[in-house]
Amino acid sequence: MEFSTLQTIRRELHQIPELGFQEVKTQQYILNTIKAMQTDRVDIKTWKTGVMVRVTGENPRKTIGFRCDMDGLPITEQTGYPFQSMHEGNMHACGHDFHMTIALGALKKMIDEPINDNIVFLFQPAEEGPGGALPMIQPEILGEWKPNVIFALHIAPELPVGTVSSRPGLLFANTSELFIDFTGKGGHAAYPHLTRDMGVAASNFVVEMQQVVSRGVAPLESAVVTIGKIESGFVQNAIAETARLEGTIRTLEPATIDVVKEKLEKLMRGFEISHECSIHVDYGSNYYQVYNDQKWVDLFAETMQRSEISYQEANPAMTGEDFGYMLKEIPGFMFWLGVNSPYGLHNAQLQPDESALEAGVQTVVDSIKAMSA
Ligand SMILES: CC(=O)N[C@@H](CCC[C@H](N)C(=O)O)C(=O)O
Repeated sequence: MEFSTLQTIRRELHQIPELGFQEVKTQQYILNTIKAMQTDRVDIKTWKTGVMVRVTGENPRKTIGFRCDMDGLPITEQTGYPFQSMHEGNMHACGHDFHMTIALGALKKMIDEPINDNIVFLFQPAEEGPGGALPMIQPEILGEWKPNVIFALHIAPELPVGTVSSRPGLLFANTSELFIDFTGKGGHAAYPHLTRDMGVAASNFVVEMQQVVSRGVAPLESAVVTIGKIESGFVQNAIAETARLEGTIRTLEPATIDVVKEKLEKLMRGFEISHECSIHVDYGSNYYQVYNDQKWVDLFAETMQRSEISYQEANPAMTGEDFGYMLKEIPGFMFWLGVNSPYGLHNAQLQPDESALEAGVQTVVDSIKAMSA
């Protein structure tokens, strides 16, 4: 695919960001694009809002999988792009528009330049939540299309274009969403002593919970607890009866998540007594760590060293990815693709450099060919 075609696809996808399992227009866009490339060797299946495409190889001995994610985030875009999101309040702020475009570019190339092995492209919904990877790889969905090896990429705003990065072992953290609901007693702003103010309880909780990591988790283990959203109250002169905190827990070890949850729950019980309220916690979706297979990362690094792309060893990151569930089941790896944006992932001004699209397609195609060799 020409750069201009990749750019058009990216921009058109960028305009229609949809949240997890609502990717209806995105699915249709992907299906239309693939149908325009249709040859006898391509089969397409859909699952919920996802798309699965198999390119049959000329003399297949195995199936190589490439997965990309499809959903956007509930963030109001502030890039000022002329092709800004048309879905008010939603944005492709995690680069999934890039991931899908690169997958489509690589798919076209693999149709035009057949290899011996089968290739399966998985366009997976709901990576940001509630998680599409685990249900998508169930035998009743994938069936005989299950890959023998699988890989995926994620854009890296802090890396220059033309650079990729990965590592054997742990690349991304274990995650759990965190939703905490406080219920007390509301009332007039002038009579606080007659109420149980959940604005105050939740605010204190956000401050106190910082000590769960600093004092509850062993210093050589790593954890993050972040509250990304706080909701409470309706009007300036009434005391809020309820409050809701929404956040996420991240750890490098799967077991540390349970330590953090136990400490948070103890803190909640204490807050119920001291603030005379009830507190309910829901852990939403939980993602397993992204753990890369040494053999496939080594092959990837060697392949990149023979190309114009520069390979760097990555550090583990506290980002999460439900691709971890695919890697738990199927050997493979994930890598970062440099896109050189001054604003990071999940930022309303994320502006990845589109010249990384061609580098992304080339990297995926070279990797598929190397895995098949
Ligand atoms: C790469 C990336 O940014 N992934 C997301 C995954 C979110 C998982 C879940 N909704 C959670 O917040 O725990 C991330 O925020 O790391």
